[in-house]
Amino acid sequence: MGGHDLADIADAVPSASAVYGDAVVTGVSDDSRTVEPGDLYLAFPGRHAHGLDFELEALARGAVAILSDRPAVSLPSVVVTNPRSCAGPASALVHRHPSKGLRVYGTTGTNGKTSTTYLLGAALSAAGETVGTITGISIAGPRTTRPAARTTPEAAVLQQSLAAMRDEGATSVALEVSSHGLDQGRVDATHFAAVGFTNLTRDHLDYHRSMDEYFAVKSRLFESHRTEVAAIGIDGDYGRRLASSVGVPCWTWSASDPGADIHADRIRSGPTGTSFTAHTPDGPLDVRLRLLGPHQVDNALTALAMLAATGVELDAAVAGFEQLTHVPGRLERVDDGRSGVVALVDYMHNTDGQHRLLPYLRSLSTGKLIVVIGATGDRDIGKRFPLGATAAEYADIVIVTDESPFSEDADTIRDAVVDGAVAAGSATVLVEPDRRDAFELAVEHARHGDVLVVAGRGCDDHVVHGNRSAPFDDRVELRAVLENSASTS
Ligand SMILES: CC(=O)N[C@H]1[C@@H](OP(=O)(O)OP(=O)(O)OC[C@H]2O[C@@H](n3ccc(=O)[nH]c3=O)[C@H](O)[C@@H]2O)O[C@H](CO)[C@@H](O)[C@@H]1O[C@H](C)C(=O)N[C@@H](C)C(=O)N[C@H](CCC(=O)O)C(=O)O
Ligand SMILES: Nc1ncnc2c1ncn2[C@@H]1O[C@H](COP(=O)(O)OP(=O)(O)OP(=O)(O)O)[C@@H](O)[C@H]1O
Repeated sequence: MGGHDLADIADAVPSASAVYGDAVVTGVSDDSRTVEPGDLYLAFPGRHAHGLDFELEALARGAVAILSDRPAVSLPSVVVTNPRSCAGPASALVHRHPSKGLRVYGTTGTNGKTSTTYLLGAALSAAGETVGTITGISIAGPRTTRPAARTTPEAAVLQQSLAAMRDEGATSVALEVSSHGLDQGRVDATHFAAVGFTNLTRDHLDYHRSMDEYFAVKSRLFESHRTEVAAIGIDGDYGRRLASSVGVPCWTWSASDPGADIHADRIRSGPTGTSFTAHTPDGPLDVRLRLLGPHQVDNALTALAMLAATGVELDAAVAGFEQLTHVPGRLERVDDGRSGVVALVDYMHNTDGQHRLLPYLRSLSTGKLIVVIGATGDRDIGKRFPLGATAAEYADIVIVTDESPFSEDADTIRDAVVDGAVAAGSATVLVEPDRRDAFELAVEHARHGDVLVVAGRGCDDHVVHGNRSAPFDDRVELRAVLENSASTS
């Protein structure tokens, strides 16, 4: 790849005040630990450190220049007022603006981003596109896939990933856009063909100071300088507000309101999938999903509206939806169907998800509903009590266990969830801090006809206690407990 002069980069970013020295830049990194030879190292002021603290490591790994809010000591530098706001433009320039050669579909919302992104990927493939997907699970190009470190990658990683996908022949990319990503400018300088909004409910109030601020950050994705069209769900107040203020052509969707551009009826949600009729301007479409739960109707409608807005053939899109067997860790069944217990792993980690999914799971049960639940450390403390209470509102048995406490005290987190579950007053509440033992307890209580769901971590494959990270995949562990129980009974 030909390089870019530091001066050209300074011209392309906002608020550059000075350039010291020159260099030819061939890549970008915002983390000294991942710098490669020829990189521009973006040194951000952070909550815990300043990127310039790691200048020598970046130099040792081959950085040729630094962009920061002060000059570097040992490398040519671009000095800017706000380094984070430069990450997107600088990275896009160095990687030759990959989003302009791709149709990028960005989905945001509190819940359903990953599922919608998977649905978009399946639909676009069926419509003949060569597709990449970028989610909190993986960065998956047409030829190469790697695990994701974030829901939305840092700008340097995003632009490099988009460029790699373009070079692998991708024509479309479906991308999950978090509010953290928007707030930190990770998708700046990404040109979207379409953006979609699933819903907005309480979450992440450890990061955003209020729901209004959270909404304002999400709304940034819908600005006319970022996208050509928008698709917005109008079943909630925030969606209606967004749809009425957006400055680009907008397709609305609703799971019930015939006034939306696309709406659904005849929704059926059973043990093997979900079906509905989508009413579009081109006529009705019968949609069959193998994904479980009525909430997937909302996600499919978000995808459908984005696809309709960009002229994708909807019959092909719907055929693509049907090809998708599951989204990893999202109401993923882990039982083999033989024990008569339906066992699933899900990523519900807020009460909106619980209110949507638990009644459905209840409807699948001819016996009890057993919910294994916990809460993550270093995240929105105010969610814990309601998570416990809502689980107990729907379940017969709630087993409270630990997730990843990170730097927090596991007992404190667990106690808050237990307090909520007990306060609901309707379910049997059991406490088992060890996650594997909690799964055993759940399986011991499960009888033919019961539904058992392990909620909260989805397909995360590690748990983190303090500085200790250990492999733990709920799907693998629950499956092992079920198999062990079947072989000993
Ligand atoms: C709260 C938050 O979002 N923090 C982000 C923020 O961290 P920070 O300001 O604390 O950074 P810092 O640790 O002080 O370090 C300052 C700078 O030094 C750099 N550094 C640091 C150490 C080192 O050895 N070398 C090095 O270069 C860092 O890359 C950083 O640029 O800037 C860092 C990169 O610049 C991000 O990696 C970091 O994300 C952290 C890890 C994180 O956990 N973020 C989560 C909350 C997040 O973004 N989540 C959303 C999904 C939410 C959801 O929907 O569930 C996501 O999109 O993933
Ligand atoms: N449309 C929806 N409405 C309410 N809850 C949903 C919806 N879609 C998914 N969920 C719940 O949210 C969980 C996460 O789903 P998904 O990963 O698709 O969303 P997400 O927005 O990407 O979440 P995250 O950012 O936390 O990964 C699911 O396991 C399910 O419990």
